[in-house]
Amino acid sequence: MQSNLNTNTQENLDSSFDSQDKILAILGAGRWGSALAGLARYNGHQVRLWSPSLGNSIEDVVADVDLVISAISMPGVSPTANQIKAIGLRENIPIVTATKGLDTETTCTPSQIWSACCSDHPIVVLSGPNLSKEIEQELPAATVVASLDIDAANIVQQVFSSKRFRVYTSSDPVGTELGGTLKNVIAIAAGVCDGLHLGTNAKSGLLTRALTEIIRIGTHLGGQKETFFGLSGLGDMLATCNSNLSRNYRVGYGLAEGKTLEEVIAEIETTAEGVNTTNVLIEIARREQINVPISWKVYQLLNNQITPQQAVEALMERDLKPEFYEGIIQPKSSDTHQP
Ligand SMILES: NC(=O)C1=CN([C@@H]2O[C@H](COP(=O)(O)OP(=O)(O)OC[C@H]3O[C@@H](n4cnc5c(N)ncnc54)[C@H](O)[C@@H]3O)[C@@H](O)[C@H]2O)C=CC1
Ligand SMILES: O=C(CO)COP(=O)(O)O
Repeated sequence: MQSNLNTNTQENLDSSFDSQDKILAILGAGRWGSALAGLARYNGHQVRLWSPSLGNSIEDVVADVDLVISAISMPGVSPTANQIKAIGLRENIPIVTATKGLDTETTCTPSQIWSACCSDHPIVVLSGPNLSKEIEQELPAATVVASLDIDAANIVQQVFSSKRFRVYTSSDPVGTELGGTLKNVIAIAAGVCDGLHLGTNAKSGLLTRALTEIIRIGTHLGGQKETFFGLSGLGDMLATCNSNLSRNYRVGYGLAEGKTLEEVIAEIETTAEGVNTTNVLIEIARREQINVPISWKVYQLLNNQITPQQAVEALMERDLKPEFYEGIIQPKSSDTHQP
């Protein structure tokens, strides 16, 4: 494997990936785990997939691998990380987390859970505008791999980079992870906006203000501001808020059409993390006193406290303020707290 990507051309990158020199364990064989497996195999790596539904042994799957990748949906992250802790991995091998969610019990991000369970291993976050269906169709896409251990991020960059998947590195795992996680809440709002046919002006206003909200939460929780303008922040928001391939977008769209949350989730079948993330985010916002007006309306909508039309009216009628302001304006209780 080459260590300095900056000096590589795309041609020699592609040829370096022909070697079948890595064995990868991918935990989670759903939409995203399967798409990541396809990208790794395209580069000549050996992939072992594990999920409870496959019924194979997680211990056998992770034995002697060079890299572990978790694409498990949020409820499975903590139990699986604890299983891996009990099994033990080869010394120093990186663990890549590709889950976009927040833990209901602890409000932690997936990388925080993996770091706590496997503190001897470098943790790398993989996140970007990566709708799995397009990746499976071999359409070009870009992503970010972020870690406090930049050598580990470089390894993961090399493993996945190809002419159809362009991988950037970052040293801001928290910001990279939160961008991909928080935009799922906004994708629900965007789906509502389109489902109600509110028009291009409304959607542009919503997404721009939502980015400000994501930055406010994300920087408060330790992410770097510029990360949220990158692929894992704005980039992923654009992908999921504008595509009915996004399940979170489809949740919002379905609610705007008058379906119940249960009906929409049943139609989607696979994971829509934004529903749980909204609930956890509001818990964090209450605890930390963060102003999250758009997420708050999504929360109320998901919890049957308001209709889509009432959410729009409430957002439009909020207190007037400058677009940009220094410091914190105290949140009104109606933005984060009380129904
Ligand atoms: N599908 C996509 O386009 C993308 C998805 N993601 C994220 O990847 C994660 C997984 O998403 P998908 O693969 O689409 O969902 P999915 O519903 O297709 O698959 C979820 C996987 O997690 C496993 N799982 C669920 N609960 C578990 C538990 N308690 N213990 C162990 N394993 C468990 C399931 O067996 C399955 O393999 C989500 O956090 C999602 O936000 C990230 C980028 C793209
Ligand atoms: O995160 C994703 C694309 O980057 C997938 O979005 P959904 O989970 O909304 O389908």
